[in-house]
Amino acid sequence: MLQFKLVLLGDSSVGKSSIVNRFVKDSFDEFRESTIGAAFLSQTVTIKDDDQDVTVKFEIWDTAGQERYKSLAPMYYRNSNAALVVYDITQADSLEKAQSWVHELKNKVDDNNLVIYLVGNKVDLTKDDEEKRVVDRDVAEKYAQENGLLFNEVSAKTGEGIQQIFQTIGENLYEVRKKENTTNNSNMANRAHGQVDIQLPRPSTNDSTSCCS
Ligand SMILES: Nc1nc2c(ncn2[C@@H]2O[C@H](COP(=O)(O)OP(=O)(O)OP(=O)(O)O)[C@@H](O)[C@H]2O)c(=O)[nH]1
Repeated sequence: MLQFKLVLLGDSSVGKSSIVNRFVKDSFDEFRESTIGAAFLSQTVTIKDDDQDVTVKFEIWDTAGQERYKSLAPMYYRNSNAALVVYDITQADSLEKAQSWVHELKNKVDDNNLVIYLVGNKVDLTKDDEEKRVVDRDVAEKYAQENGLLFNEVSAKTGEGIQQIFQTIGENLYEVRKKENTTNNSNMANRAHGQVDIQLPRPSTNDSTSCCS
């Protein structure tokens, strides 16, 4: 099993906890309390490599979006393999906030392989009433493309697109690990002038399910 650390960032009430709750517990709560500090959850996805099933475990840090917790965020995004940067397609300010998180991640996280996924949530609200939409999909998608981000619009309420986010991130991170391993092993092989087995790295043994605030 491969293990990756994933962090959620974004303005308060854009639906970060609801996205995690949909992915981990397949449920939705209309009246969610705002997160205090951060919450930790974990969940797996299964990806295919040829005929082989590979289990990818996500250790998920769901951060609090309220301004007063902003200074805690680096603790959670440091050493992350992936970040979900969430905005609400019915709140214009929330895209600007998401863009400032993307900027911060790019400046502060050293890992060039960090996978950043820009997520426009609450797409269900626009299904019957397109007027509720204030963030144009094309604008957000263009921004994502220009900045090398994955992008989709989803709904934590209906579940639309939620599993796909984590599946895609899992596949991306698996490919990165595989490449890193092949490179490491071929370096070793060059040094030893011999043959080496290609193995995926062992997952860390840290299996905590505790929560912090
Ligand atoms: N209609 C709709 N409402 C949503 C959706 N996702 C979340 N909500 C609602 O939006 C509100 C805020 O959701 P949260 O998941 O608590 O938002 P958050 O980003 O975690 O907020 P903080 O913890 O303050 O950072 C709640 O009332 C949710 O029920 C969605 O996809 N559609």
